[in-house]
Amino acid sequence: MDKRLRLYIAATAGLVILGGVTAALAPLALKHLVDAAAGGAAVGAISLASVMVPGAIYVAVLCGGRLVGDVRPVLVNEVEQRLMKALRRRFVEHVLRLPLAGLLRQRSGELQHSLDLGITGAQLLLTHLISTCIPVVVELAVMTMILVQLGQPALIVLFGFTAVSYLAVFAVGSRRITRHVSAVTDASIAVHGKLADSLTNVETLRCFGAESAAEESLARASSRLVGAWRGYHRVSAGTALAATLIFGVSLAACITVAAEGVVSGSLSIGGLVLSSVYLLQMMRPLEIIGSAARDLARAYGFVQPLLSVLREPTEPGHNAATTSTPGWPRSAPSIRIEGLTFGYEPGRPVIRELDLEIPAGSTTAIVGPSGSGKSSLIRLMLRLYAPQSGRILLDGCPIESLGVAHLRSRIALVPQDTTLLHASIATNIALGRQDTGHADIARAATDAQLDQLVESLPSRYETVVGERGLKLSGGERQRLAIARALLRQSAIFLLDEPTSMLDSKTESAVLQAIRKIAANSTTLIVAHRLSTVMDADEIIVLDQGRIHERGTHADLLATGGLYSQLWRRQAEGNEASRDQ
Ligand SMILES: Nc1ncnc2c1ncn2[C@@H]1O[C@H](COP(=O)(O)OP(=O)(O)OP(=O)(O)O)[C@@H](O)[C@H]1O
Repeated sequence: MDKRLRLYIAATAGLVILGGVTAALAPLALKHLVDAAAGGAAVGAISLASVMVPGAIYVAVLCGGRLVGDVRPVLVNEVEQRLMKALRRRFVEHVLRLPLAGLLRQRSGELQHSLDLGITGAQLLLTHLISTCIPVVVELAVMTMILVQLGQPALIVLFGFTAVSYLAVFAVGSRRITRHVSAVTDASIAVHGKLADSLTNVETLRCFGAESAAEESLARASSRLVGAWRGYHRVSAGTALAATLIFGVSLAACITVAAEGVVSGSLSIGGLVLSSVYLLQMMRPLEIIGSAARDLARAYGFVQPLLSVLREPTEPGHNAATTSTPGWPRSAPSIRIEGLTFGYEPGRPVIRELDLEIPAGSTTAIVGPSGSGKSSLIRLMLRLYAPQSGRILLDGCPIESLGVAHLRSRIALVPQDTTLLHASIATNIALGRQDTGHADIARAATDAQLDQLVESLPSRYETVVGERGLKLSGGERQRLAIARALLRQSAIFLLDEPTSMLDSKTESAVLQAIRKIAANSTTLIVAHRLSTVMDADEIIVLDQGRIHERGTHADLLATGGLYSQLWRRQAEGNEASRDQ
């Protein structure tokens, strides 16, 4: 917590307590004013000054209270906004470091709504704590002290009874309300998740005529939300009715007790005024505490999804002790994979006891049928997932011993599916390298054959690519991803089908640029189009998570195994498409 925030909190707490004290002291000042005036019932029996002094004190206390009330929202807002800013930042920091396996189980709309609800809940909690609970507790404490001074035990008992039974009603109500709020929160998150899912996939839904299925699914989720809110409001109204009944009875009893005190002479006229004002004044704080309890129960329910996200453990390797290993790895490390076994789900291994040695500075291609585990191997290299057994070593050093941020900063990736940020082309190319100059960005774009496209756009490098980069074609997105990787000039290049969407002319130009820039790096390239990888130092053919065969292009063709079959099939396909 920064020093300024602590100062704001201290100043706010001071004002809050002062507000509670002045609210309780104002009726006492009024009592003294009334008693001073009533003491001179006969004309001329009292001086003007003896009435004006308590009058001035009454005015000062009232005005002081109002002043405090006027200034307080400014400080409260400052505290609230600063705390919300910190909470938002903490949430995003945490979510960006959560393990992918858990993240993929949730819709992004659900996560976003958890944050929105959590912020609303935290704001409600803070507002009630600062503006309601603390001032009211202070006010009630000062009132109790003054009532004790007044020497009216019956009134004190009655006030105590009213307070306890009122709070008991709200304690029971709050527990029931919390249950209903959980139902509202879950239903609301589901609605937002479905809504975000539909909006993200609007093109797919349209193309497959699935709009009405999406609408019905959303309508069902919305109906559950309507039902959940109905339950919440019914319980809320029931609690409020019970509280009103208690107040009605207590008010009548308090007025009777106070009137008896005046009749018996144990209470002055000022005391009568004080107790009747306190009766009304005490109802207000208790009422506020009551509605605050309702809101606090609601707020507690709202912050639960956010807290459960924050409680989820982040992926390992983010702690300071492992985040940096200066000078490592050298420009092109060797990669050794030892007995690697991995699966996304228990009992369904995707990579099985894989052993592989990739010499420093070499280019190794991974090919094989769809689903054979090629992309999964790339994800394990980036530590997006952890293997069930085995390990990956860079220059003999297990990647688990490095901080994930440090490891990833030494790797340039071209992923199979490129999604871009809703930002400019320049920002997307320089992702993770914010301090890169325009000349370097433009050079990377030229090497990735993206420069012609950029020059044709009115805003050039400042053109915003749309959400997930949907304003660009698949091939353009892929070239942008290649430019991004080329810019990083990393020790390791991981290329997952880097040219699958490019025509053969663009592909050969891009591959040439990659080869040039990756000359001082260790490169792992995954590809289906075998012509892309025929020049690799070694080609690994994966099948069902195991190495089926390995060797150079010529070796593998000579062996006549799976690779040569795949090569022949692709060559026949190419010939057939040329003939057409
Ligand atoms: N996040 C995930 N959760 C569960 N299973 C997954 C996940 N990602 C991939 N798989 C499964 O793991 C297996 C291997 O996937 P992987 O993406 O590594 O294959 P691949 O060889 O790269 O395939 P392709 O050539 O089609 O890209 C597949 O059966 C796939 O369905």
